[in-house]
Amino acid sequence: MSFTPIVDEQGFAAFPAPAKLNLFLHIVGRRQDGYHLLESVFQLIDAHDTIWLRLRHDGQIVHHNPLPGVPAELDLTVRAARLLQPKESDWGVDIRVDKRLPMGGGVGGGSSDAATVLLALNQLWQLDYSRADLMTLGLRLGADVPFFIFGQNAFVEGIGEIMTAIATPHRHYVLLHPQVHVSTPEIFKDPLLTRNSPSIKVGDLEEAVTRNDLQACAVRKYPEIAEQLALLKPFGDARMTGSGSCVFVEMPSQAAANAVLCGLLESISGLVVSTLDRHPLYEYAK
Ligand SMILES: C[C@](O)(CO)[C@H](O)COP(=O)(O)OP(=O)(O)OC[C@H]1O[C@@H](n2ccc(N)nc2=O)[C@H](O)[C@@H]1O
Ligand SMILES: Nc1ncnc2c1ncn2[C@@H]1O[C@H](COP(=O)(O)OP(=O)(O)OP(=O)(O)O)[C@@H](O)[C@H]1O
Repeated sequence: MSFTPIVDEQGFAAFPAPAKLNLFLHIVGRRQDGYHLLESVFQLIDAHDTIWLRLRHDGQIVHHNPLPGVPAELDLTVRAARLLQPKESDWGVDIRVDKRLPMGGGVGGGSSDAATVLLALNQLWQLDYSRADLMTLGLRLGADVPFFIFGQNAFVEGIGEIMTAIATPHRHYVLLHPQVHVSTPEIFKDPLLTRNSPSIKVGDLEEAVTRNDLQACAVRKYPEIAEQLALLKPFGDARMTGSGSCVFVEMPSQAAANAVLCGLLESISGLVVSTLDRHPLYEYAK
């Protein structure tokens, strides 16, 4: 069934932008242009930003609450709207973002915000772009945008653009956010990064031994990540998502995850998350 947004008293409609976890991330090679060939399972989770949109009919795209340190014109929500806006069109939009997802946390917040704007405006502006069209547009904004438009949990290959939908079990995680901003290019450039993990076929995922190949480099540069991984280690196979900084561990139930989170130090920033089967706006593209 298609998602129906709540509308506030000012006429803004609310659209969720969910986060992702990289359940593992292997680097299996490097292209001539320096980009890395990766293999990863991308898992949608129920932590999300909320993007509030209100239609305008004067062609303007207005961001009402820019993020600290991100000028409105550089915000991925505004860039996504500009990319989609037809030339010479009267369609415009007011944008407000309730930011909950940690920025630079490896949970894909900025990419998901952009994907939600593309999916929602495709409907509100009655553009009728196909999912494939929106994924191609989205790639211009960031490597993870096509995944959120794809809208299903996926085995991802190539430099991040080849996706195969996979069924993943319903799971619960404790997710911690070490308060450091990891530079993605810096981690990929690290001479100590291993780039020769053996390639996995999608059919072999269940038996595969997996890890995040970016984790060793991130931990060397940011001891805070190692400290928070150590906090989760007693509960299972704790690992980092994306290029960090967030770390997570699977728990047998939501109650068990809540108990672990409550038992951690007060100064730790974290949350309990559960998996999603599909992006809430999946039906907004065909
Ligand atoms: C590693 C992941 O977090 C997995 O979800 C993402 O693919 C990274 O996505 P992102 O933060 O949106 O990063 P992008 O802005 O696309 O890429 C940042 C930089 O990371 C490096 N990069 C990224 C993706 C890739 N397959 N190989 C790379 O070498 C490149 O130096 C690139 O300039
Ligand atoms: N709407 C937005 N939300 C978050 N970040 C944004 C947004 N627009 C632009 N940015 C910029 O993008 C940078 C990366 O943000 P993001 O939260 O997507 O990182 P991430 O979770 O590490 O992503 P990934 O998992 O793709 O590596 C931010 O530091 C910020 O400068």
